[in-house]
Amino acid sequence: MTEQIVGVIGGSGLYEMEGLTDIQRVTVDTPFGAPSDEFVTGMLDGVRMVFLPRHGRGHRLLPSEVNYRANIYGMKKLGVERIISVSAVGSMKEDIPPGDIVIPDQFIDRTKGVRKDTFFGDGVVAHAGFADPVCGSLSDILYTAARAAGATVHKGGTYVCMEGPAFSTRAESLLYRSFGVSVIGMTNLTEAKLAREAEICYGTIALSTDYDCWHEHHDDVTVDAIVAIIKQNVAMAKNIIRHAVAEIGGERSCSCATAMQFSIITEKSHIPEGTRQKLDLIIGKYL
Ligand SMILES: CSC[C@H]1O[C@H](OP(=O)(O)O)[C@H](O)[C@@H]1O
Ligand SMILES: Nc1ncnc2[nH]cnc12
Repeated sequence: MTEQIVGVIGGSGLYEMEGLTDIQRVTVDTPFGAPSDEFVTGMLDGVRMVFLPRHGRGHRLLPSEVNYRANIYGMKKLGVERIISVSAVGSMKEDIPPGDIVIPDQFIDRTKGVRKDTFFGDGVVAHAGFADPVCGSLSDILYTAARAAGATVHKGGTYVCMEGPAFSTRAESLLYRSFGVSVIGMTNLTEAKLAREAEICYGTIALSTDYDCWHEHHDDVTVDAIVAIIKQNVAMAKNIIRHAVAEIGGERSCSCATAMQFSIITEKSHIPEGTRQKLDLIIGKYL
C-alpha cells in the first residue's frame, strides 16, 4: 500500500503548521512557475504531511497573484493525494456567525479570468467533471473532525469565489445573498478546479470571519475584524486538522483518483511533445 500523504493549504492567518515533527522545507520546481512559498513536509501523529501557506509567509500574494497551478502541481509532485484547505470566509447567512465553521460543497465562480485555473491548453483539451467540486469523503471527514474539535459546524453550503482584492459592494453582497449562497471568499474555487484536474481530493474548512457588508446590524467587513476572528479560532482550526488527519487513511475509494480518465478529448497523436512532457505528472497515465 502506498503511503497516504495529506496536504494542507493554509489561508489568511494560517502561515505555518504547529505540531509537525521531522520537518523539512522543500523548494519545488514546476513547469507552471513558482509556488507561493517553500513547502513544509513533516509528520503529524504518524501521518506524512505537506503544508503550504497560500499567500506565502507574511501574506505577500493577492488572491489573483497566487500561482494556484504551481501550488497544486507542487502538492502532486510531493505525492499528496488529499488537500485540506483552510480559509477565511465572509458569511452570507444570519445563522453562520463569525467563529462558525462551514464545510462547503458547492462553488459559484465570480473570478474574472485573471488567474490561470486549468493545467490544459497548449495543444491538449480536457474537460473535468466539476458538478460536485469537492471530495465528498474528505468533506465528511472534515465535518466530523470539526464537531470533534468542538466547533459549531455547517455541513455543505455554497462558496461564492470573487476576484478581489477589494471586498464586495453592498449591491453585490445582496445579490449573492439572493443566490442563497452560504459564504464568500477569493481563493477556493480555483484551487478546487486544479485539484480535480490533478486528481487530488480537495475539501475546505471555512472559518466564518464576518458578515461581509449585507447585515444591517453588523459593521461592514474589514481586514482588522477578520484577523481578530482568525486569531481567536486558529487553535481550533489546527485541532480540526489533527482530528481529520487521524481519520484519513488507506487507499482512496472516491472518484477523485480517476477524475480525468475520460476527460481528454484531444487525439493523442495531436498532442505536442512539449505539452505531453509538461503534463506528464498530471495526465501522463492516460496518454
Ligand atoms: C484577509 S481577508 C480576504 C482574504 O481572506 C481569504 O483568504 P483565504 O481564502 O486564503 O483564507 C479570502 O479568500 C481573501 O483572500
Ligand atoms: N467578506 C469577505 N469577502 C471575501 N473574502 C473574505 N474572506 C473573509 N471575509 C471575506
